[in-house]
Amino acid sequence: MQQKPIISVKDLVKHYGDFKAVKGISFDVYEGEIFGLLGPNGAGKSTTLEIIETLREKTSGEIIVDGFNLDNAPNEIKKLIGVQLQSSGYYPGLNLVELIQLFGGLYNGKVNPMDLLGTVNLRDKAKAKFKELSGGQKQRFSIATTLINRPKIIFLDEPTTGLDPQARRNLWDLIKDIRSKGTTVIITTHYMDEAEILCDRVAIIDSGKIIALASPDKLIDDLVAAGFEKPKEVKQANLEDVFIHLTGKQLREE
Ligand SMILES: Nc1ncnc2c1ncn2[C@@H]1O[C@H](COP(=O)(O)OP(=O)(O)OP(=O)(O)O)[C@@H](O)[C@H]1O
Repeated sequence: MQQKPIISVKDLVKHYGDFKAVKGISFDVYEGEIFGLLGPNGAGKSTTLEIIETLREKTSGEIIVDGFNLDNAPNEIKKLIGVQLQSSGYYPGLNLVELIQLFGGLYNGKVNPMDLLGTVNLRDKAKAKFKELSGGQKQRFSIATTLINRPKIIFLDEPTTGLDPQARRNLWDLIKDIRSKGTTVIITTHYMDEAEILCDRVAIIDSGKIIALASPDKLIDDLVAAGFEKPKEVKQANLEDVFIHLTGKQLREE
């Protein structure tokens, strides 16, 4: 089946003064996929995402999002995408329902806060303030804010950093759930297990260039075909398996 690109990036370049952070990268993101941007610190992942999100100027290159060219239709693109808001924008005096109403107002759209909180399993925290949430709950709320304007595409920058193994698994389920409803997801992560489980395809960026782009399976098969051999694992389980076995997979309302 021919996949339809919903984001098309061509020869994207970003210089910060003399420093070349992004050196001419090209990739497509297909409609309905979970696409991962992987790479070491400073590789240019956030810069690339923020340019697509219309939050940062590019130096050169072309970006098309759902048929709209970033150069002449940034406002159309803004309507199509969901971006995680900085938590500094979460007014401390407001509870989760009030925050969603406030953000909904910014988008001029009707939003049902309880439905949205239900999507991310936070209904029973409706009256809580953001600062009263656990790390996992904060991340789930942050993902809920990306969905307020019913976007076609959401951008998640390191959504599971700092979470415990259960909360991470719970967030993976949430992200898969969001995708199953038709939303395209672009995610950055430093966790390769997460990318392997979640992403349909990944681009690996290093020093501002894409050095690999394929499905995780294909990248692994290619490495093995090239003669790579992993030292044999003698243990049948790892410490994370022990942790999950002992503490359960269920979401904890910490
Ligand atoms: N506003 C800026 N001014 C100057 N240099 C910047 C600016 N923003 C980012 N950079 C530099 O551009 C490079 C790419 O940064 P970017 O944040 O895109 O990397 P990243 O891949 O997202 O890294 P990380 O995994 O650490 O989040 C880095 O060397 C960074 O120092």
